[in-house]
Amino acid sequence: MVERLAPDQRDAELARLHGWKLERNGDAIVKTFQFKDFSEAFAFMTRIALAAEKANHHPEWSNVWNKVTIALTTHSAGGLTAKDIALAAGIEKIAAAQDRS
Ligand SMILES: C[C@H](O)[C@H](O)[C@H]1CNC2=NC(N)=NC(=O)C2=N1
Repeated sequence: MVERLAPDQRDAELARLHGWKLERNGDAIVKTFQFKDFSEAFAFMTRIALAAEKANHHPEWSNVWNKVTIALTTHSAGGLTAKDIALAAGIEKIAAAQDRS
């Protein structure tokens, strides 16, 4: 079982991610991504879904037209773990490959 990150570890990891904010008393990280249109937003979600399924680690998310809001937390650990950091890094790579304008 994967362990929650200690607060100092968590803050160090967070400093290397762009735009992710701590929420839920430090137990989740959240970011909203904006795209050109719905098609780009949904393509982004599809790519994340495939990566999430492969890693067996899944986002909490919502979509409103060209925006996707994502929260990452590890349910089994009741907080933030290395799995969330890894998924956030993967999401950043996927986002960089899409049309945000
Ligand atoms: C049974 C299955 O492996 C678990 O429910 C996995 C699936 N995806 C998951 N995703 C997240 N974010 N946290 C979990 O604890 C988790 N657990």
